[in-house]
Amino acid sequence: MASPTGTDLLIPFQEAAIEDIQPTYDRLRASYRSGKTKNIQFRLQQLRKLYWGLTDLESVIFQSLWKDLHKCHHEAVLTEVDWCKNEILFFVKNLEKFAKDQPIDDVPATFWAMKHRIRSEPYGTVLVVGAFNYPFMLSVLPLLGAIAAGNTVLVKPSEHAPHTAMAIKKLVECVDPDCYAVLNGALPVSQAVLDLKFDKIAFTGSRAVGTIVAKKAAETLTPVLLELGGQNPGFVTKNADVKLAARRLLWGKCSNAGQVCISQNYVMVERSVLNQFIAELNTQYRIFYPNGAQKSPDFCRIINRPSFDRIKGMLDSTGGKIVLGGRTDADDLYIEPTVVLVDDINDSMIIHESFGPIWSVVPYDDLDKAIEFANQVDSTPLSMFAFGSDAETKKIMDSVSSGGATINDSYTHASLTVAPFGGVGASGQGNYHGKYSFKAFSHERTIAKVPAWVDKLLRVRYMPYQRSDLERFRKMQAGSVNFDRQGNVTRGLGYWIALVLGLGGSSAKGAAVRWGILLAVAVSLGLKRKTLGL
Ligand SMILES: NC(=O)C1=CN([C@@H]2O[C@H](COP(=O)(O)OP(=O)(O)OC[C@H]3O[C@@H](n4cnc5c(N)ncnc54)[C@H](O)[C@@H]3O)[C@@H](O)[C@H]2O)C=CC1
Ligand SMILES: CC1=C(/C=C/C(C)=C/C=C/C(C)=C/C=C/C=C(C)/C=C/C=C(C)/C=C/C=C(\C)C(=O)O)C(C)(C)CCC1
Repeated sequence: MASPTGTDLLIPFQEAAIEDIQPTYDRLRASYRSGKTKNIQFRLQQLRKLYWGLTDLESVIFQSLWKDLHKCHHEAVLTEVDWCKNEILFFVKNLEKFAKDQPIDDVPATFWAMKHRIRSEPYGTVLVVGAFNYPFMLSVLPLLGAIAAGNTVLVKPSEHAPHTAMAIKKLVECVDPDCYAVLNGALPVSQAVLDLKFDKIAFTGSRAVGTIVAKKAAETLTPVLLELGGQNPGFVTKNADVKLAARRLLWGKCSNAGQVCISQNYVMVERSVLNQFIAELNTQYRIFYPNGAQKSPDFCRIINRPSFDRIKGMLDSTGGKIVLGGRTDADDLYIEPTVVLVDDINDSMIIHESFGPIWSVVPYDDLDKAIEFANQVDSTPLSMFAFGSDAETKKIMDSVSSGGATINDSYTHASLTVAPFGGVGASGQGNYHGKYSFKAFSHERTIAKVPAWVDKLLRVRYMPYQRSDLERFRKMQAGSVNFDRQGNVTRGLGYWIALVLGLGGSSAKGAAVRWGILLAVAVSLGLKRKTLGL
């Protein structure tokens, strides 16, 4: 479908008045205290309304994304609008199940009567702060999780995508205004909002601002979900399918013009396949964009001039050699998909997060050294990509940490929307998406209900303490110890009995299968003997 080049539906950006912030917050707080959002049917109704609100606003959202980022209809559908619609449908289908009290595993027999269970309760009033690159999805997905979990929610979308920010404001008008609100604005609004006390903050953005948010949250011991960035590495060994690696990694940096927190910042390529890899990148580029990326309707623009200057600055200061692309056009905020051959760990292309369509290729001869390089650049990136043999990709996975990782592709691990998404260390804390969003915005409250009659069993806890009670209780509680002082597993009589009864293995499932087979063989042998008249 053609991209929505029209502008008739765009909503002009309107900054929230600072004096409106406190009353908005007070309204959300009061609604939470009223208990309204604790009702599951209320939450479901809000989510269903959002589905239709979103459907009705699709054209506004598409035009806004085009205007803000030159984001084409195809990418807007896949990575913004449909993602959110599917998340709503997922919650509509599963919310009642998620919200039910959950049993606790492995409760000792002594506690069976006390009915322990886990109740997922909303935190209260939640703040969601979004980034500019997927300006719709990154503000709306956390909003959906927070609504599903029963919170009241204040959303502060990125002001750098102003039209999309206004589309989100319009969208949220279709749900209860006492429970959910959007405040748009730049730094003064962000700061005024952060001065308020929330019960959880979900922040997506840079490490620098994430640190400010985390510090501010720490002042009031507010829990945070931090979705930050990082310098994500890729690895291509000589045993990789080099053509496939080039195609997939190039895609990762062309989609959304590489303004993707989980795309690669640099790729370590084994020297013997370096030339082939670079040649394949050039071939694939011509296939993706036969007339060049600037003429393609599928290629995004850089969000704004400061970002353009920052990315171009990385290219201007590199000591490396451009092996793909390199053209820029400030008036059009266009940066061509560009690959730079680099061998210095202190190069501008390595030390900064590119967050654009530029990345570097670093040749290596020894995989151990490549792994060391990656760990030195960023020991906890948001994502990582490994192309090579099974043994090589295992070694890379075992030696380089990351929020998520994909073997043999670009960021496919994050395209599965029911999987947890989040960083590790400096790339973030906590995770969300699908069921994990519900968990991210819920407090897991352990509840016990203790019948009067168990007081007899509880005798051990009451004064005056009696040694005999304590000894009986210790015996009842005691688990079996199957290890010695050196930490080695010991095999007692129980183990050998289980092994014999389990027909050579101690797992109950395996034993059941083996007994089943044995019985089937015995029965069929019996039938055979009968047929033969023996
Ligand atoms: N882990 C993830 O899911 C994602 C991480 N990112 C990371 O975000 C960065 C790019 O996004 P940007 O929008 O430029 O990030 P940013 O950190 O500049 O802004 C993010 C949000 O924080 C607000 N903000 C800015 N300064 C603030 C302050 N002093 N106090 C309170 N709020 C403030 C902005 O208005 C915006 O809504 C990259 O580093 C990228 O890796 C981007 C998208 C997803
Ligand atoms: C349909 C049939 C089959 C199966 C087909 C399959 C498995 C297709 C899979 C398609 C995929 C994985 C498409 C993925 C597209 C992803 C896109 C466009 C972009 C994702 C962007 C993301 C995740 C960005 C996130 C960015 C973030 C969080 C950020 O920076 O802020 C069979 C099985 C072959 C059978 C026939 C039918």
